[in-house]
Amino acid sequence: MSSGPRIQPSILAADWANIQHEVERIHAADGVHVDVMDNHFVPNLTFGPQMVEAVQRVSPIPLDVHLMISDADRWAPGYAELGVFSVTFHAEASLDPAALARRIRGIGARASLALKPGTAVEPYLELLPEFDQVLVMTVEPGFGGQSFMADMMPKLRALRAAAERHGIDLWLQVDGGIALDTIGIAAEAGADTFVAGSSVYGAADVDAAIAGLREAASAAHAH
Ligand SMILES: O=C(CO)[C@@H](O)[C@H](O)COP(=O)(O)O
Repeated sequence: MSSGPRIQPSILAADWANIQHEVERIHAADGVHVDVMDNHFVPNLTFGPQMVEAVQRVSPIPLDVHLMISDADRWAPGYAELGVFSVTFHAEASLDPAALARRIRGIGARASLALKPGTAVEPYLELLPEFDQVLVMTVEPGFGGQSFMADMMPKLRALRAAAERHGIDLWLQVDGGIALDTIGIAAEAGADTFVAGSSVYGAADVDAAIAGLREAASAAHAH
């Protein structure tokens, strides 16, 4: 994946009857974001490891798996074992987030911690060296097509400052309501990795949508 702003379309907004075509047509993206929901941690249900394995088999770009599930300690290592690029679990879903991150890294995937809008960032700042990425949710997890929550930006700033303090290359990912009019706000606050569902798969030209998002994020970084 590139070191500039990274764009990861979310297949939650894709046509699931044609999933191979849907991952192949976003070849200009840096990765594909795969939302796993269990109708327990969030009030929606998507799919599990079998489907992720199938997507992994046909995808020309790396898989960024976002687990919106309870009991991540039990399930997350199995997703890492599929050979995906990155596994994200929510802070509340693990009894020991640092230990789970070490297991995920030990298997060979990047370890990523997700923070819901109501989850404070402060308790996790000292754990950051255990992680490769933090996902700051800019909507309540569970559904695509919601409005971007600009009031999450202080979390990104706190994470960016803490990563610099630790001297680590921590990717800061945002997810929810990312579109041409919001991506710059998140980039200015320190995000470098952007999940976009409806603004990519809902576009008439997905390549142009991905390029536009990348350009808008780069322009904001330059300020
Ligand atoms: O994790 C989620 C929703 O819980 C996201 O990945 C959504 O799929 C983003 O969709 P848009 O807000 O970009 O439409």
